[in-house]
Amino acid sequence: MTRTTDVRDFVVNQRNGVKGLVDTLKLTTLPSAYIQPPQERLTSEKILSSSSQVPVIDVSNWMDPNVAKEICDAATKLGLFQIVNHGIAQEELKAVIAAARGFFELPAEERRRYWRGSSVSETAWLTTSFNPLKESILEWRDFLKFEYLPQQHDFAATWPSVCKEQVIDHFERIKPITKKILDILISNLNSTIDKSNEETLMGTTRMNFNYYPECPDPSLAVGTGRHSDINTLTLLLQEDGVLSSLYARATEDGDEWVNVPPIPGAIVVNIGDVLQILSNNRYRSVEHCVVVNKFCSRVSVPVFCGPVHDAVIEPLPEVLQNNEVAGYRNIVYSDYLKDFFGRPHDGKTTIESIKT
Ligand SMILES: O=C(O)CCC(=O)C(=O)O
Ligand SMILES: [Fe+2]
Repeated sequence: MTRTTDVRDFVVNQRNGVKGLVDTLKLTTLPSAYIQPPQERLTSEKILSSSSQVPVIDVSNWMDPNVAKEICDAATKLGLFQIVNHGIAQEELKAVIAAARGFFELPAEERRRYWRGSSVSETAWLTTSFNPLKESILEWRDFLKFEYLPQQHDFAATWPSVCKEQVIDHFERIKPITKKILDILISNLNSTIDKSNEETLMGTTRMNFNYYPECPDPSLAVGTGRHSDINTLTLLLQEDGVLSSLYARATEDGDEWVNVPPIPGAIVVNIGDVLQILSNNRYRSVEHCVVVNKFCSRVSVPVFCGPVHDAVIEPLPEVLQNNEVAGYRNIVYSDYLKDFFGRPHDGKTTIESIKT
């Protein structure tokens, strides 16, 4: 099975995922279906040597004005920061990561029951890469996505039992932290979270279990390609350890990247496109990507907080008060999603497409 079409067929159509590929074949070279063009590879000369540029913010006292200032500064400059002392115990975070590993360690036929399009669950589905039907080159990743619908009775009834409890617990623990960060960011725009914008800021919550298997040639592959998140705010768990996997674009125009190092007990927070639009560019939706490793697999668990599908996304009236020109045209969020999911990961193409 070396031909590109055979690999694709096995991974995508036969619903084995890249984990299934790695488990089935003893790969010594990277299949051509995964060889990225040079401009998509994160080579060492693009990586800034110091990771000190990713702020680590102690949020033990949310009422401290310095905490608010640090969060708003980080959202303005890099668009990404880490929080520590957020109140979720390290063992609880570890249990979420272990649950994600637990799912991917299930037998292939068990995992396959959740494959997108024929999943046994309406609110959880598994797929590979990002959007395999639209991609000429695949990403070295499988992911299981969960949709959190607490108002719907039994929304989690069909979730895999190996991780169900941990996923529900994590959704519930992350929610108040997301709300606190959003409160700070929105109040800094002289606005407040209220009935008029709540469904835009935090109307939906989803979670991914991302799984990146060990890869025979990481220099030619990507785990997750360059993209900005298209939601409001993402709170992500990385696995503790030595892997330097997640990178953020240091400045908007340059091709320099900073590593986001795993810190035990920390949560990575990044700004998504919706906050960049609502703030009329005061906050930066940061482009990021993930590299893979030859010897170790990796899991990550982002929680995406974002708008309901029919929300209209546009700069907040408070930020346009002094005759400021809106940098974006209005768009219904479902149209925004359609654009993003209609193409491979491609940096910030979607937000750029609605600039005025
Ligand atoms: O795996 C990671 O660290 C990041 C994944 C990511 O960017 C995403 O799922 O949107
Ligand atoms: Fe992301």
